[in-house]
Amino acid sequence: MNITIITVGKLKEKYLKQGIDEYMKRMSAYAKMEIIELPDEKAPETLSETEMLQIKEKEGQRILTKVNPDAHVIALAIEGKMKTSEELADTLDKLATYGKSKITFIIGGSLGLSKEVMKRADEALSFSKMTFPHQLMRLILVEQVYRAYRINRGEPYHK
Ligand SMILES: C[S@@+](CC[C@H](N)C(=O)[O-])C[C@H]1O[C@@H](n2cnc3c(N)ncnc32)[C@H](O)[C@@H]1O
Repeated sequence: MNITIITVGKLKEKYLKQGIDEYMKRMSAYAKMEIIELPDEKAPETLSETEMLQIKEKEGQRILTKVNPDAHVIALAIEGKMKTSEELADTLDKLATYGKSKITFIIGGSLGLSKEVMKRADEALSFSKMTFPHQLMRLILVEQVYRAYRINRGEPYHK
């Protein structure tokens, strides 16, 4: 299975980079995983609704150019569906069973994801009602995908 994570905005924090690298290394035993990091739109502190929409749309267009037409797309969104780790594992397992070999997760920038990206998404996944910074979200996602693979293989994992 090929897992792609598309993200908007730079990963700046060294401690997060180290954590992500560690899980990417562990994931290599199970699936091919790549991260596509796209630049965010520069934005002033205060923005009008229209300006916010324009920025999200620009970032969204950039995201959509990187989405493979055959990919099953999972957009990360606070208002998406919450799942347990076992349910996420089951989703990935079923997709593999149905022959979906490309899974793309999308993490938005500081303003979130555009309507067009949400329309392209096959599902929206929420990690809670809380807002996480996109850099931290990346680490949480790679750990949960790794956990999902361990669950599906019946391998031990710290509860
Ligand atoms: C800083 S957040 C954006 C917050 C923005 N106000 C919004 O409502 O989407 C950056 C990205 O991280 C992801 N994210 C943050 N918290 C999340 C959560 N609890 N569940 C799922 N995704 C989350 C989303 O992809 C979001 O676009």
